[in-house]
Amino acid sequence: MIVQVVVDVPTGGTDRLFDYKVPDHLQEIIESGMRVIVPFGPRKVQGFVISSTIETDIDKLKDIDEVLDVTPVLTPELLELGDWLTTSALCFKITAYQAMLPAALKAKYKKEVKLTHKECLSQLPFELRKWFEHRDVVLWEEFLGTDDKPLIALIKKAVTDGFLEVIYKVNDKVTKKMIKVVKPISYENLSMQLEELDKRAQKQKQVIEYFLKHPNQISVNALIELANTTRSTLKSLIDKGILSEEDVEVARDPYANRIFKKTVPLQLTTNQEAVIQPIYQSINEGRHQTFLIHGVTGSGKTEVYLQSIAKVLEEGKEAIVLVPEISLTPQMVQRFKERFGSLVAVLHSALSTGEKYDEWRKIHHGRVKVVVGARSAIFAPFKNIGIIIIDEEHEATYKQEENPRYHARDVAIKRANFYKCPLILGSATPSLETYARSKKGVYRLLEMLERVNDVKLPTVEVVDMREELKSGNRSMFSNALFEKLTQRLNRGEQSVLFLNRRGYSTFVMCRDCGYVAQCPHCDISLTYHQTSRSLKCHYCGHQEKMPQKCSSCDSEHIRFFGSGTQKVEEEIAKVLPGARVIRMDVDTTRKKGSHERLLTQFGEGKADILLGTQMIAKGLDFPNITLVGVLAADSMLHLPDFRASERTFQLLTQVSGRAGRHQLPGEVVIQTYTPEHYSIDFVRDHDFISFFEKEMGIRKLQSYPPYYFITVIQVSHPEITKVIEITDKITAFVRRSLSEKSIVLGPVACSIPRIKDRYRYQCMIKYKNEPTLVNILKEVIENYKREINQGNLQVSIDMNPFVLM
Ligand SMILES: Nc1ncnc2c1ncn2[C@@H]1O[C@H](COP(=O)(O)OP(=O)(O)OP(=O)(O)O)[C@@H](O)[C@H]1O
Ligand SMILES: [Zn+2]
Ligand SMILES: [Zn+2]
Repeated sequence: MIVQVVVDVPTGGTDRLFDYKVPDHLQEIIESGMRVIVPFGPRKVQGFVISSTIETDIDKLKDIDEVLDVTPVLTPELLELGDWLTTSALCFKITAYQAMLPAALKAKYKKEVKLTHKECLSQLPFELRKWFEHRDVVLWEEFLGTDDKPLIALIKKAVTDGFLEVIYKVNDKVTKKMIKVVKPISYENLSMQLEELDKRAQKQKQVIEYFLKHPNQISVNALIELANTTRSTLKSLIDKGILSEEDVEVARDPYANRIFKKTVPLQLTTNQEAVIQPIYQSINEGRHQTFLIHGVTGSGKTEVYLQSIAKVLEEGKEAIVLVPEISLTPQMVQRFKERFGSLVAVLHSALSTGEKYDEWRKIHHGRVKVVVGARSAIFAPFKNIGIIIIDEEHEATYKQEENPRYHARDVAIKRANFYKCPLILGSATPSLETYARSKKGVYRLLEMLERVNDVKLPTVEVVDMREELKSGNRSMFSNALFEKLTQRLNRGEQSVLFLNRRGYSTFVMCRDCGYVAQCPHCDISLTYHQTSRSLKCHYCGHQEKMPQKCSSCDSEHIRFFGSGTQKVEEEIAKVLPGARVIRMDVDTTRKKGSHERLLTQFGEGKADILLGTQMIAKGLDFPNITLVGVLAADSMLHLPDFRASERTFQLLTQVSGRAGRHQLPGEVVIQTYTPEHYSIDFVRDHDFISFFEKEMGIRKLQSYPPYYFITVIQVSHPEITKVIEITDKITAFVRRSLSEKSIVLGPVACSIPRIKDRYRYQCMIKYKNEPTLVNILKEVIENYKREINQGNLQVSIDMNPFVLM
């Protein structure tokens, strides 16, 4: 037997199938979709078996070295999907397949063969039984060490029968997660020890008082937060023999120790009922259809998702739910876990390699039926998908900005088509592309334009900050916002303050000469980080000390500017001294679990104001939030991206949607320097349709999506003359090769013209119908293959760019 293998050597020349011979002892085992080790030139590399044949026209074939799997990791459907990805996302085959698998399967990890259950021992064939007589786990290598090759075939059979399991030992440091916990050495002595402490040791007393109220061990980090204390205080108490500290292991399943209260399906509202019927119908008829649920914030979309999934599970099928990384909040996950319990796997980037692998394995083995996850969960290896749901379908995170540059929506359509099942796109602010398609009837539009239970959408007030300044208010809060915040504090209601960080980070500027600290390797300003008092480049990681003097004019008046969340927090402390604030941004949520902890605290009413960036814009559903304040609505409006207005409208609508979702009515204050801009103006009336029409007019005028498709070719090189020369040639070639109806722009410098000392130029193609485009682009890559492989030149092609930089 001969198999065709895609090898893990991602270069142009190797992006094809290679033939290998299958040695006798592997003939019975090998299947398409398995990973193998094959000799490739002088090396041994990993590869995927794609297909098999009996004939070949090559006379001297090398043997497959080893099989890495006993059951395929890629199903025939996924193999085909990968093939499709290589053209639709213009990537190498190996890159496509690897994108579908958890990282644990990419590297070579040790494998173990494990007895599924003690009682399975007697079921094993004699040859295998002796291996497991005295232990449950045998290293794969031990089997390979014997000459007894047929063993592997026996293992494979036992795995198929469910008696054995093959598991990868992922040796990442986080496999076993350890945390430090502290507890009093003796609870009985605590009160006495409190008495004995020096009067001045207030901080230490506070900790002991905490333990008197909560007599349990607690993680050091949580204690520092909850008892408002420091590491050094704890250390003193440990040194005095009052507390003890130890390392304990925490479970790898982030939700393992949580008990989820089972929820039952809610009685659907008339609107929800009207929306779910066509979905049920598509499920019943086993017919693929893409639906767009355009549902305002709080209209009950999630309940529609849950009941659609329930229906699919009844049919014995599986469900994939995609949510944007940022809103993969504990609250969101909880709603699925509460309804479907342990049938749910969760996949997101915050999991360690080991945890991701664990979740993937549950899906692969069919132990779960629902996966809730970020973008890459779209590749979940289910074999009988009954529904795919993409929540907040307009979110840019569904587009992967590195190879393979796929959009999860396109992959979803492809898979839903294969499984003949419905795909549901949901959003309060659908992307222009999707809404346009639903208006043309390509997708079926389902509307939920009112909130559940007659709850009203919040009233929105837009405040012109220029006027505020004119009238002498120099604070970052307008009078209106300040007044409403005070009101909330008096009434004991909660507020959300939103600060868009993108395009609005803190930079360092000289007040005398206007010099802005720049990264020496990238054409972008450095960002100030308070905690380390340093300047950092977000593109290349370059870091330097906060300068004392301006490097341009020597002035000492060099300060950081821009209003980061920390600065807002300080301002609140000044003007609303009584307010309790929880700040949520990249700095306060870096540690795992802190996101969840902060939200829980806010939900329990432990703070009056939740202050944060993008990560608080969506998904939050807290009854006591009655005010949302947007501090600087325009910060995203002026980014050099044709989707800037659309993003602004979407984001403002989403944050506004956090207010007044239950009994109490909500209010929103949007502060801006451009109140007349339509993307801010239409938020006032929650008027998506008018926004859509206005924005479509502009896109048409400028030949942008959804009227045109765009493809961007970006070229980078350490020498600027080279970059310009090559981009120029590419642009000319593309222009020559395409029809006259297409628009080819360039060469122009990218909006960040230099990153990591590489100059960047681009060519943009706008087109409606160019069947040969993929081939033309492949030719471009082929032409420069040699220079690309040598490493100086990079050419990246994005056939549907989402973030233009
Ligand atoms: N049929 C129903 N009966 C009673 N309450 C409901 C029903 N459907 C949804 N709700 C409640 O209404 C609130 C809003 O619903 P949900 O969060 O599902 O809306 P959503 O459209 O997903 O919102 P968003 O897009 O803003 O996240 C929730 O508190 C939910 O529990
Ligand atoms: Zn200066
Ligand atoms: Zn840099």
